Amino acid sequence: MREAQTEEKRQRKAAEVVADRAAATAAITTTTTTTAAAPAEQPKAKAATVTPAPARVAPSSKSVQPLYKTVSKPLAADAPQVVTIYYGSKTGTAEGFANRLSNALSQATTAPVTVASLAEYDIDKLSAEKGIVIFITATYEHGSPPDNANWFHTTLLDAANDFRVKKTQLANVRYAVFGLGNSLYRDNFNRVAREIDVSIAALSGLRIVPTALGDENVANSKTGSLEGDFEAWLQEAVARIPAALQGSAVEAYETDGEADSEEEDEADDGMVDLEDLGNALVKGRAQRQAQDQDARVGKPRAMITPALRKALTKQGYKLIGSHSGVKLCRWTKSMLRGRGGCYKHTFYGIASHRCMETTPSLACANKCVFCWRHHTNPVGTEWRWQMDEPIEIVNGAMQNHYDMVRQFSGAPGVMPERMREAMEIRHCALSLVGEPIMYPKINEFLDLLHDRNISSFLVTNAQFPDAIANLRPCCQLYVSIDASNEQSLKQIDRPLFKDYWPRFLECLRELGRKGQRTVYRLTVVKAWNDDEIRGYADLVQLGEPDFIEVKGVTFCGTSKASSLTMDNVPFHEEVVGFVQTLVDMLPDYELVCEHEHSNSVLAVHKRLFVGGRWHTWIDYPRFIDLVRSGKPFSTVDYMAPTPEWAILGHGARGFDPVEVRHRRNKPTGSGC
Ligand SMILES: Cc1cc2nc3c(=O)[nH]c(=O)nc-3n(C[C@H](O)[C@H](O)[C@H](O)COP(=O)(O)O)c2cc1C
Ligand code: SF4
Repeated sequence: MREAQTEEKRQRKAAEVVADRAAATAAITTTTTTTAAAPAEQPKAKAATVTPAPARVAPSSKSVQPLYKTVSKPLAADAPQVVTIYYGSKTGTAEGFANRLSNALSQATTAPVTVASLAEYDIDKLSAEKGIVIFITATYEHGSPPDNANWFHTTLLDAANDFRVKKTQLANVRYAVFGLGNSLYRDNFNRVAREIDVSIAALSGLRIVPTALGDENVANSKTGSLEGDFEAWLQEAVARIPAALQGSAVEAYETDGEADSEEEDEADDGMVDLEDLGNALVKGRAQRQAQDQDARVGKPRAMITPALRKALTKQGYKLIGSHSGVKLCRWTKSMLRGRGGCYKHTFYGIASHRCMETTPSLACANKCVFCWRHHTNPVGTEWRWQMDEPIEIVNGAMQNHYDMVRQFSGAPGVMPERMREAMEIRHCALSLVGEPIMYPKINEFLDLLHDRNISSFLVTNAQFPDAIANLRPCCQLYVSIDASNEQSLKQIDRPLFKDYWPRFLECLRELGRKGQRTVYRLTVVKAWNDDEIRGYADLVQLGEPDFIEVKGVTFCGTSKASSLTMDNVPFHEEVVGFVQTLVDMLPDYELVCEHEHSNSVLAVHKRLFVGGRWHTWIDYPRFIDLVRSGKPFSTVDYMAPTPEWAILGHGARGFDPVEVRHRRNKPTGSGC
């Protein structure tokens, strides 16, 4: 009880931090214009005005407080006196503004001033900047950047949200931002400029001119026009930039929220919330009030609380409704650029660039130690939240997925042909985070996917045997097998159910009763579960899956919730050795495929060795036909031959030879 109260208090505090921070950032938007919420209030303002002067909404009490503080920070000794103005533009307005600023600055200072498109720019180039950098950018559909700013925007936001990137990465950068937008787009008003601004600040960049958001909605624009807003900001920039170039110190302008960030960071894992900074202005307080009201009248709560929204968004999730999420997988991006697919491409022939990774339930009944979501997901043993309709989730997930793919289209190396294909999703991996079969309408959800010719790969944590029994055919059904005995399962999965072990075993038995493709997914955590091979072999005999997928655990940085270290990550050869020992105990299985790139190995039941060939791949159209037929069918009815390059022992080591491999310094997750 006491624990619950403390948790509730902690969550309330976290929610307040989000709201306050959002309000601080709201200050940016009100510096030169009104807020995104303004259009809703327009009619009232207009009704009170006799002459049709541009209606403007009075700033909130927050926005009239000092918005930026001046802080002095010494310049690096080698800081060159140059200014580069980058523009993100589709129809030329931002480019025109950039040229105007360049002319004005050239008259105000002797420093060289250059204007450049953002097209070739990215976070690495920004990190290397020593002079002053200015960003003038528009925002487009659904808050997306213009094409030429796409790559920069993506790499910057990725870096700001990646806990592996140092928060001081841009400490040498002196910058300023002007946004072009239209407040009629409400939440998405100047979204790109806002995100660029807070992302650079989050990585310790020094803002040398207060950020301004120009508004082409004359009713809200502070000066009455976008041009006027820019002109006002230009004057301020021209007044401040020469001093910033010459002095031994610069005057940086920080929002109140940023100035307080050290304290907040401690309470908040040092992460900066970008999405909320943009959105909560309009939504935060209203959402909490609505939830309080719901609680009072006994309505179930939304699974995604404001604090959870914040945490998930900063991990790159797009949230749908009140309990679902979608994310663009790194392998989807990789395959769009011809740089290789995930291990499911190698093992089962999925086209990674046409794959959507999503979940209809962010909640789960475990708190696994290697959960790479850092334990931000809600937990529960049964559905006790509000419930969204499957059609809303499927449509929302697809829409968000397509938006993310479109946003990625500006990345260097994206292949036009792959891009075209990606705009028709063919696979859905229901394995993002949480437990998809907790969602009471999972069967309808699967039907909707299959109706759209999308195959389904569903992963469950083996705690809901009834849900497995009731599940209609899906293309491939997985259970995660994280340990081979009761004690280790408790330590590794930290299940909520007291009877977690009987539930786990019953799930495996249920899996054995399914007709379609089934998979055990094992994650090898060195020194934790890699010495339990006999136990795993016994579990295999219980469910007799078609496949046993084994991958080495991926280390995703330290987290308060997990004691996993790099020492727990096995080498690929160690994973192969583990699976070899396992199949030596299982006469019906053989080690068949590997994807060395992501440290994954596949053992296969001999029923898939037909006509002298392994058939681990899937005939996807056939699967869809079989589902639609409504008749019973089984694994062998929609299997397809495995290509030579995917077979263990081939020199490709599971890397499709039509792709070009790029080695990364960062850890390579195996994917979902
Ligand atoms: C199709 C379309 C979508 C837009 N979407 C947004 C938006 O979501 N948010 C926003 O603030 N402005 C939006 N705008 C307004 C543009 O940002 C604005 O027109 C800007 O001045 C265009 O600059 P550019 O000419 O440099 O491309 C949109 C404009 C168009 C034409
Ligand atoms: S890792 Fe998962 S989500 Fe990503 S492409 Fe492969 S199957 Fe799809």
